[in-house]
Amino acid sequence: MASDSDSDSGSYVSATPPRPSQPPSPKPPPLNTSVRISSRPKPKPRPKPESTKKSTRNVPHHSEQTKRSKEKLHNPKAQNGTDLNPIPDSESEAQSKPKSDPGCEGLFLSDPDNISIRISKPESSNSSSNFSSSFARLVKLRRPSFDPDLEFKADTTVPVEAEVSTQNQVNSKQIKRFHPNLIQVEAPISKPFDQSKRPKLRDEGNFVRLNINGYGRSRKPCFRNGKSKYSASRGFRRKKWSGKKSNNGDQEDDLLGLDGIVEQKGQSKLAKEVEEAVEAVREDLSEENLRNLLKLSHGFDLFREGQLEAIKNVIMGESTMLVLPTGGGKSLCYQLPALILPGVTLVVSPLLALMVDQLKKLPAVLPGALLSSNQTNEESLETLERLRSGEIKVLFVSPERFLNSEFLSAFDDDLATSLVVIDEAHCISEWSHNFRPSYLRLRASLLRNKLNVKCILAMTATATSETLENIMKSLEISPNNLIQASLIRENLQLSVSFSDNRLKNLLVLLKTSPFGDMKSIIVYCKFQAETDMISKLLCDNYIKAKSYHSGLPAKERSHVQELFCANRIRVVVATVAFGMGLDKSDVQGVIHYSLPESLEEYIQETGRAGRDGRLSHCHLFVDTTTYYKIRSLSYSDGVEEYAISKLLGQIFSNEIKLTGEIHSLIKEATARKLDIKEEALFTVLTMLEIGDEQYLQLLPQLNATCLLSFHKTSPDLLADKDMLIGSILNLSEKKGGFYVFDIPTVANTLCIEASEVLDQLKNLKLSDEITYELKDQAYCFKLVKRPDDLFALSARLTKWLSQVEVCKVQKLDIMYKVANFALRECKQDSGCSGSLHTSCIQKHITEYFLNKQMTIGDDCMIAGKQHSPFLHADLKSFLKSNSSVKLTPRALARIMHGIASPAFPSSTWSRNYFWGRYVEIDFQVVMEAAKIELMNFIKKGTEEN
Ligand SMILES: Nc1ncnc2c1ncn2[C@@H]1O[C@H](COP(=O)(O)OP(=O)(O)OP(=O)(O)O)[C@@H](O)[C@H]1O
Repeated sequence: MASDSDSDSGSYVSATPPRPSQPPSPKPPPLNTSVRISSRPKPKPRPKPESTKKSTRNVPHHSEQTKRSKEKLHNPKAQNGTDLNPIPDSESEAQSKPKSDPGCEGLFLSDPDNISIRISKPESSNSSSNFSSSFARLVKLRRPSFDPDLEFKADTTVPVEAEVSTQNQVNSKQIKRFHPNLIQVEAPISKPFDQSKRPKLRDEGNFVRLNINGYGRSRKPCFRNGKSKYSASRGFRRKKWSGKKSNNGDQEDDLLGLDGIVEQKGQSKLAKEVEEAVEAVREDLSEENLRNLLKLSHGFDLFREGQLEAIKNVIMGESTMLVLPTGGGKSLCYQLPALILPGVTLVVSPLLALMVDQLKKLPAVLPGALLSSNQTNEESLETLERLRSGEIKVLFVSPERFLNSEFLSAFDDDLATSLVVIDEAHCISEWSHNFRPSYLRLRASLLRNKLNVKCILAMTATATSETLENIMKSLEISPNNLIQASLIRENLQLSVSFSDNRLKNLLVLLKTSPFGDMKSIIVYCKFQAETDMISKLLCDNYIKAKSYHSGLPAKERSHVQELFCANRIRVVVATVAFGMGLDKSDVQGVIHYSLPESLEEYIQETGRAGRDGRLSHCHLFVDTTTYYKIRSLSYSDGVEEYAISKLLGQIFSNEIKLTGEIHSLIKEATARKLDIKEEALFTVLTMLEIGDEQYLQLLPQLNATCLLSFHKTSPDLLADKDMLIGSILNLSEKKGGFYVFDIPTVANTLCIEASEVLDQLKNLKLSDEITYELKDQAYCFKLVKRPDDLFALSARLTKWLSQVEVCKVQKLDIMYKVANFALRECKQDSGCSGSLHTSCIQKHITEYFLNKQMTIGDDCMIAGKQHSPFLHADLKSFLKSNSSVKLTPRALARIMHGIASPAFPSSTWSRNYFWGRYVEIDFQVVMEAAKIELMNFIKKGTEEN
């Protein structure tokens, strides 16, 4: 279902391998740490915008039940991009009837004012001399008799970065590239502002300041040997204010130009003052000195809750776990130490967009850069060189970068790393809501061994005590160094309503108070197609809206974000992909059109409202259909033991030697063959590297297959001069005019790294000898050890993966339970009234995150149904008509639930009559029934034969 739901951040596998020492229980023992929780000051009331419509009605809840719209507004097929097929008639009928639950009565949204709603048909969203340098050295080293330098010459290389080599590598000579660290001056700003009234280096709050960190500045090193040397020429690279409109006629760009006038004199004076303030802090780590530095570097007067403590801890070299709410000011907690500490600060971030945002937000006195997989090797090497020279103080990297040997070797010599920051640290824990396998490798041992770093700062906005315990154990953070502020901001008003017609109810909500008066709202949906359809509907109803999801081109996404930040659109209808790194302080409302997958997600997304501390509103629509659909999708990452065994058999096959050779697993083909999602494959590989015992060493991913053709010199003549070509000719197959070969195999034959083969190919291409195309993205590894008992290992991995799956389902169930409690059980006696349930929701969130016994009974739960009279008959019928298809119980249950998988894509299988018919029956129940029917089917088949 990856195509339905958004994959930017939300859908990183939930499946992961086992940490034997960690009980998988979703309710672990309470964390024995000193947790500091404090509450925040009460919110300031938000002044009413003049332009907005006044309404005296207290929406969105009315005692009368919504009349069912005659039109079918809610089309599940259109909504999620795939079928959400009807369940068998009897069940479907039962579902579609409005519940006669007294607790829900009165919570339906109605349209008493008869607000006209325009609904158009939803559109489905288909939406040379040195070319041989390293290679020659290697070859000479390994084959002293052969000197490629003398044999032939080629042009200067721009080697392909091995971390992620893309298909159809482009000739860097032909295409003008911008260095990814070069941040273009293009963000619009909403309204004119008085530049002189604002401290020069202050963060803009709403608008990302354009800080060309390290670029456009003097190339003089600014930090060397722990001493900061601010150069007068180091300033912002900005447009000069000309008073004229920019080319695109956008006034805001010109305002940006105004912002860009930085007087060199002022900069130099400020740099000197900052330098003095830094020295003062180094001498005496007092609050006064830190506050003075804060004012000079960031323009802020006071530290926020948790910041001072975290900053002091880090400067003193104490690894720290910091939990601050979204918008709580976590970035400052590494920015200030980075100014003070002598060495480099490395920030690990899960998304490129987030890295770019964070880089932009560094204060001008703090030079930074980022490394990303879409940089060329030359660009990455240049950045690493600047890092070594002391020109860069803060470097942003992805967790995948830790697989790259060139990156790690940059830290081999005397490059001092003072601090490693793990942003979104919950991604480390498999029990978190957003686990990422590449984060699993980030352990204290790796960071200490490879980077020689002593201090680690882990930061997150949402983590349960179990997740925190997990992170702190991995990063070896003392329980005394947990700094945690309150999770939910006091200025958020939380409301819930049941809805069986969310489209209509959403329109009513957006047109009536308090949402009707707001100029900036985010509507969160589960599926990409939903966002496009809803934003169109809103526009049809005169509400300025745009959709945002990871399926949109990056340029369009950043345009939507810019428009929203500039208050030029009122509503962004988005998937989970929207919000990370968004620093818009005046978002007044967040509406959950779909149930969030966990309380963590709920907190993170509601936390995007009211970052300015003003009263803000968050509304949650609850509907059972969406709950069942999301619950069903939670099972999409699961893996069968049979598939894990086959995978291990392939990895540890006898053909694979323990001699340090490079091996590859082609992602797509392996995923399809074993019916395992690519992320789950990577999770298993990661666990084989960092689990109880190290069985393999992961290498950077690459495109393993090369299709090569010769142009100038004949293949045989070139092979005489070039041993690489000689090997390629020996190891390739001729197909359609191409020499097709496997890069790791060629690298193994020549005893070199795969990245060196790619570099060499690139050089030959530059000298017009060859052209080539790369394909088949693959995970690469070297075998370290063979497991003694493959069966036991696959059983352990499978068990652990299923525990992670269960944990994910439980998180959704808890979210649903909390919402349902508000709708059905809340006595409305502690501040809750009508649809407003701030008090009871906050109480349950606190219980959940502190791992206290939750004060909600199971009555509030409508878990998947446990029985259907037609299930077995339908399974039999499906098996009969698909007797030639190889099926496992899980694959069969997925089809019945309408969950796509690599071997059973929805493009083929959604046309099947049974696809998604049992989405409301608990997945485990369907899987058990599938097991029985498969056994019966096989038995019957053998009897007949
Ligand atoms: N002490 C402070 N005083 C005033 N503003 C501050 C302070 N610290 C941070 N801010 C501002 O608060 C905003 C949010 O900060 P930041 O982006 O670091 O939050 P965050 O905790 O990383 O949020 P998220 O979890 O959403 O990424 C920024 O505009 C920042 O400039």
